[in-house]
Amino acid sequence: MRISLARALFVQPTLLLLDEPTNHLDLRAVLWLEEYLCRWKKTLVVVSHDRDFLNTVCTEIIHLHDQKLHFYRGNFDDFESGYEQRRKEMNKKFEIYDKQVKAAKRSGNRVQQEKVKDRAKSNAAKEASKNKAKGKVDENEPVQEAPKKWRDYSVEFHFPEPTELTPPLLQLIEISFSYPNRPDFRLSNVDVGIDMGTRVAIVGPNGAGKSTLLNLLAGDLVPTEGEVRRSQKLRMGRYSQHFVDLLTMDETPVQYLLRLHPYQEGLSKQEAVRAKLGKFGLPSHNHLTPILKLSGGQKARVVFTSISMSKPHILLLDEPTNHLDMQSIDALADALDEFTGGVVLVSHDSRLISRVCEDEERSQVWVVDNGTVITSVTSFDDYKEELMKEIKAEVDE
Ligand SMILES: Nc1ncnc2c1ncn2[C@@H]1O[C@H](COP(=O)(O)OP(=O)(O)OP(=O)(O)O)[C@@H](O)[C@H]1O
Repeated sequence: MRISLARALFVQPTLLLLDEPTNHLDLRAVLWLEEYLCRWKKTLVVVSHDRDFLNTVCTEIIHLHDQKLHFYRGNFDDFESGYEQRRKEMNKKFEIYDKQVKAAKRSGNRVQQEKVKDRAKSNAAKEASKNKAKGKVDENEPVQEAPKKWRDYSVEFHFPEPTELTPPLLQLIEISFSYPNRPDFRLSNVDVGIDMGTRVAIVGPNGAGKSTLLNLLAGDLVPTEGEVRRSQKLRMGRYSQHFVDLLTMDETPVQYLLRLHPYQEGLSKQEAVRAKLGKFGLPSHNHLTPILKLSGGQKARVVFTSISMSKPHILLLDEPTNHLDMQSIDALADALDEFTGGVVLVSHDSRLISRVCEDEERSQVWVVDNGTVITSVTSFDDYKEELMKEIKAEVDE
């Protein structure tokens, strides 16, 4: 990702097109790119689900809704308030129109019914031309269309309340680790712990060892030195691209989840699983299609549903936002907020980290760098501020 970005920026194009540029960058690189693009004088068109990135870099937002493009001036926050206002207005218009149509239908008068429809279309046309004259940006607003109900997409993530366990849940005590075939990489003097309610953001440059640290916490890697203490009844929910790739591709999401979690309450196990998949945002027509045919984001939802069904005490999440849209990232942040177990998060999405580490009392930032893990950083905001100072100086040069 860094190489292709560097190539794109190096040629100084008049039009720069970026598709999800932050996905495989570390936080520092994302902040550097934001700073660089803020000073970019030429045109930039970017597709991204990173809210902070869009807020910092963009001056206009194009939203694809109901198979049409809608234009908004301003950054992402401006878009959100504009969108909300528009949604309310459209739904109000629809309610009035719907009432009139129903009343005309009840009267049985066909001419009256057509009149209501024609009047709605002509009002829409008038409004569109008025907006155009005022220079309002949404020039693609369909004309001559009767009001429609605003179709909103909603998704709700939820991780169940974990059973109580006596602390400590998980501790790495003075551990060291190196891969057998990689004498150039080593993590040493790592001394960290997680309990119920703990919120940890793991940050650090690409290749520093963040995923390695998560694998050590999960027990997939065994330290070469030091001690691991793990509560016997501890259940961990893990998310990473690796787990998405491990899904059994010829099974349907329902078959997959029922095989992993056969004990379901309710009359129909299948319906119970489908209800959960639906909440995690997987459309119902995808519940019974082979996983192979699902998109990356849809597969991610199957993994999240499975994590939730395993009732974990600790969530270990490695770059969970890469395949999620913005509503789902917000839904994930809400779910992590209400989750009473421990959360360990590796992410380059500063908004998600800020939300997870909102409560400074129970939050920690672990910086993986130079072969060790630094836990003395006071807060994510402080860490980000320090990074920003360095980056600004770099970009100034
Ligand atoms: N299975 C493995 N065998 C050998 N070396 C590995 C293995 N997995 C990772 N590494 C190496 O260990 C180092 C740390 O990798 P790791 O994936 O933990 O870093 P990271 O901080 O998560 O990186 P990124 O931000 O790019 O995801 C890298 O140099 C990587 O090449």
